[in-house]
Amino acid sequence: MIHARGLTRRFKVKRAGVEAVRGLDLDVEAGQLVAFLGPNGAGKSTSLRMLTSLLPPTSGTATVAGCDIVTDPAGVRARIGYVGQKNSAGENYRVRDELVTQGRCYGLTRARAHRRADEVLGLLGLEPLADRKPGTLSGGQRRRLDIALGLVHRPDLLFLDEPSTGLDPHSRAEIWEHILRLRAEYGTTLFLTTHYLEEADSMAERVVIIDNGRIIADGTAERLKSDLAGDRVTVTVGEEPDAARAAEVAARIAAPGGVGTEGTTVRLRVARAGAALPEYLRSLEAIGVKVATAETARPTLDDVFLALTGRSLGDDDSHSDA
Ligand SMILES: Nc1ncnc2c1ncn2[C@@H]1O[C@H](COP(=O)(O)OP(=O)(O)OP(=O)(O)O)[C@@H](O)[C@H]1O
Repeated sequence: MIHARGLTRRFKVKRAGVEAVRGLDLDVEAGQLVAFLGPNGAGKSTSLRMLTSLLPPTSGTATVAGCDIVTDPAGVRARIGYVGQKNSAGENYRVRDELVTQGRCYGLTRARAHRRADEVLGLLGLEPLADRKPGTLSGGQRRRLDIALGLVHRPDLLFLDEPSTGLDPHSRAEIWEHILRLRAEYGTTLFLTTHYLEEADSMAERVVIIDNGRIIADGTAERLKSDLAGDRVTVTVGEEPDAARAAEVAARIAAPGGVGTEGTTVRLRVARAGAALPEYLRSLEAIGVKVATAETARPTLDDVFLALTGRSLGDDDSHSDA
């Protein structure tokens, strides 16, 4: 559904050049749900804009839904839906009319545009709001309308740029319910960016992480976490000198560079906490270090990013709940 090779985009800012996307290689098969993650400025939107044919690449090639993004942008646009970060509906017409107008823009006949408007209203649970004006909708309802607008022409592939950002947890869950339904019932391929790492982790079957314009990780969330981050073990000991001794022991069982201490707390990254913790506790007991508390945690996608870059995706304000 998406095949990109060496996709690159440079921008000129004053005299300097910014390489926003550097040699993106990507293959997405039909029916996949892919979450595209990365810190602010990583190149997500620029990639999306190139793949949706809104921005020409500086170099590289891509076909999207079978059409070349450079030589057949109209073909791409007819076959994909794109839901950007900003609201797409106007304020003057009612919800159903907005959808009909959108369908007409895509070349549907009047009758077909009406039929499709009713179908997407049903699909996104918007029927009770069909006669309201977009300006009177809540944030979550408005976002569902944006998605409905992206679906009127029945695309096989839908790009969503941060579909749940800024919504309350209930509305976010609702948006996801509809996204997952779309995929289950229609097999729509979904390619979305999100700042909410736990959403990407639990909902997407594939996670692609971009940093500084390059893809640095690509796989299932489980795979990335176990291959790249490992479990976390946190142990607190009675006194600070014991923490230093506990850290020395930890260095023997942890992943390279995977030990940190802070006061009386020692943190380790290990492949499997279930096996590593009992061994660690036995070793500490053998050298007379008294352990006050011991906890284990599965890694997050942020741990994956941290392991790969030494930075946290959460360092960025806009990723506050990541
Ligand atoms: N039109 C432009 N002119 C100049 N530089 C640009 C332009 N668009 C993007 N950039 C730069 O390209 C880089 C990538 O930006 P992009 O918007 O693709 O990142 P992003 O990952 O989508 O970030 P965010 O999460 O903040 O939306 C940034 O350094 C940005 O400043």
